[in-house]
Amino acid sequence: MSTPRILLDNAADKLPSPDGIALAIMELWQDENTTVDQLTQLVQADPALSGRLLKLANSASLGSRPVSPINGAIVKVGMKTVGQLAVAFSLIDKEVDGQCEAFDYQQFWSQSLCMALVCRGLGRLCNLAPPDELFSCALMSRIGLLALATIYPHELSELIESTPRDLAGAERGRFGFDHNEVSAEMLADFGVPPVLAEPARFHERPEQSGYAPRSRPAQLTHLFGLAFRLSDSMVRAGLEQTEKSIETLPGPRRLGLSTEQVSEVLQQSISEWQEWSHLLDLPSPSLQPGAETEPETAPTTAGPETDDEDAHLRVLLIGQWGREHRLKALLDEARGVTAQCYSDQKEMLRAALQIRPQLIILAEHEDRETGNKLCRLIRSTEWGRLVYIMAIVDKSDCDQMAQVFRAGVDACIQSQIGLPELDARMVAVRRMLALQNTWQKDRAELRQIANELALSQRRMEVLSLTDQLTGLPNRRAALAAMKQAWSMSCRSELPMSVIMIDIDHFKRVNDTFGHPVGDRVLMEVAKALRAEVRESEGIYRMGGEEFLLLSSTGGIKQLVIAAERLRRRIAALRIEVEQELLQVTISLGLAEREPEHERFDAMLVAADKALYAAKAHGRNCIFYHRKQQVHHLKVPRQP
Ligand SMILES: Nc1nc2c(ncn2[C@@H]2O[C@H](COP(=O)(O)OP(=O)(O)OP(=O)(O)O)[C@@H](O)[C@H]2O)c(=O)[nH]1
Repeated sequence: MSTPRILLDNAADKLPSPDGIALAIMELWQDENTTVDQLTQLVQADPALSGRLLKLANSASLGSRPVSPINGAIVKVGMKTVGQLAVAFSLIDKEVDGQCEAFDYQQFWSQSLCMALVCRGLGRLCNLAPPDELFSCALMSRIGLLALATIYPHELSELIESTPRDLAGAERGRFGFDHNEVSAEMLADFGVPPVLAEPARFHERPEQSGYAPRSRPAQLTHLFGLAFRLSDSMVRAGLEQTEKSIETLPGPRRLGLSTEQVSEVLQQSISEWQEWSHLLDLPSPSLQPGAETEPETAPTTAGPETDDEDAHLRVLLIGQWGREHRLKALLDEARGVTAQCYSDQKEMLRAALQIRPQLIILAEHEDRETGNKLCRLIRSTEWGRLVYIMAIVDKSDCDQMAQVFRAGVDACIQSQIGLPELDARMVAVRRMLALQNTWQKDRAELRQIANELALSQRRMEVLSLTDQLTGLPNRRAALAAMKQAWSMSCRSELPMSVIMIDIDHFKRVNDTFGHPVGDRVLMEVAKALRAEVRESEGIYRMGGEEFLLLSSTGGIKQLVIAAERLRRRIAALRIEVEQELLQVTISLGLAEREPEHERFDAMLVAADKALYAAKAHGRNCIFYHRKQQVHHLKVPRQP
């Protein structure tokens, strides 16, 4: 079952990239034929990214001559890094002060970065994929968590507070999917090849991936898993503890790496991690043992949105300084206005990102086209789409007026404007902003309704796959899981097997004690079976008093012990009924995928035959089917 499409769309939609710039850059970045000019064009539409990109290009780590043009910076930093930066920055910009209260955005990004750097470092030793690709996939491999924090802020907050240790499990219970599934599907949506997107699904528990042990997907999953464990430990416990824990992690052994090699990668990643954290305005990771990363308060200079006509207006005034003194003085006098003035466009854009102005006034430029260009640039960004823009023009010049309106200006004023008119115009601005605000709230509400609908649809899907009496996944779910496991097993040539389990003489329970007691027995047996299965196995109620265990990674040989464990567990179960202790037994039939089985149904028929043989043999025993024959499994019985 995959994450509902609308949730992926809504999450991607809300990923804070100015006018989808991050995704557009990623698209370009994946195309080999992309030129620096194409990328430059996109980057330049995002002032924050441009500024930060330049900062990186000119930082000490890249050395040599400083660059100033964006295209020079892109050449210096490398097109791939620009793509990575675009995604990382754009996600941070808006999410840093998101609404999911229990979700630590700062720590999330700090850990994602650390994971990306460690993954790239380890990747250089393992040679599993180009290190830069490993970097960006690891950076985004927990993006599903950010998406859930964005689309279900309140629900996720509750889950983080109530079940911090098994968040994914709690999410599955609440939403029907977990953040790891969402991450993998979002990565696939971004166009990341499956071999690099799928590790996101299993990086928290690589042993559950079901991939053939030495296959490339399994190795990649272990690589992401190790990078995750190390980065998680780094943000929570610091370097010293993390280094000590390397020996206890299974990842290095699975990847053929020594403790020393992993430790070296960790050391190398740390200085880069600190540098990047600085660049991204994240709190500098602490290297002290046991020290948790202190979240810094996000710079939220923007005030609440204008709701009423008296609310305070944040105004930016841009022009060739000196000539606008009069206007600035008037704005200072106007009611409820805070105006800041800039003569430098870059400075103004930087300030705009910080304070999110509601009104921008463009002064007269000697060269009118410069003002128009600036207006078009503002309109091309996410925040700039909704800003109210006024231009100071000579109203007798009709051509000029037409040009400024075409560039995206909302209203024109004369340089000789007086206070009464300015005040009155502010009323109009406030009215427009209030309308916009209502519209945005309505949109957010609609989006929320769509998310809720998708969730309830998902819950219905989950219900349709769940047995109501026992809470186990039902026959439909079993068939779907078997189909999936079957194709994976055929591809990987790994064995897969099933156990058919049937309660013995169950009819007698019903006949003697009544149906409600029969139901209780079914529930108790289901509970005991569920408690016995491993994480890599699934247990299903197929109907009536019949259950199925599916192992997608092991054959009969591996299942024999599990089968005997289940048999004993149920035989030892005592269910209190009318002051009596009721005891039941089960019969079990095993089968595995064999070359003559064309489909998984054939394997099920084989398991059924084995079960039938177990019943015929006297029940409370195990039979298996192999090479068209049934065999009694003789396990030394315990009393
Ligand atoms: N209480 C209860 N009984 C059920 C449910 N579903 C099926 N049954 C009963 O399960 C019993 C199955 O009986 P049989 O198929 O004859 O099998 P059995 O008595 O277990 O005998 P063997 O399988 O041969 O050991 C029937 O009496 C069904 O009515 C259920 O959800 N609740």
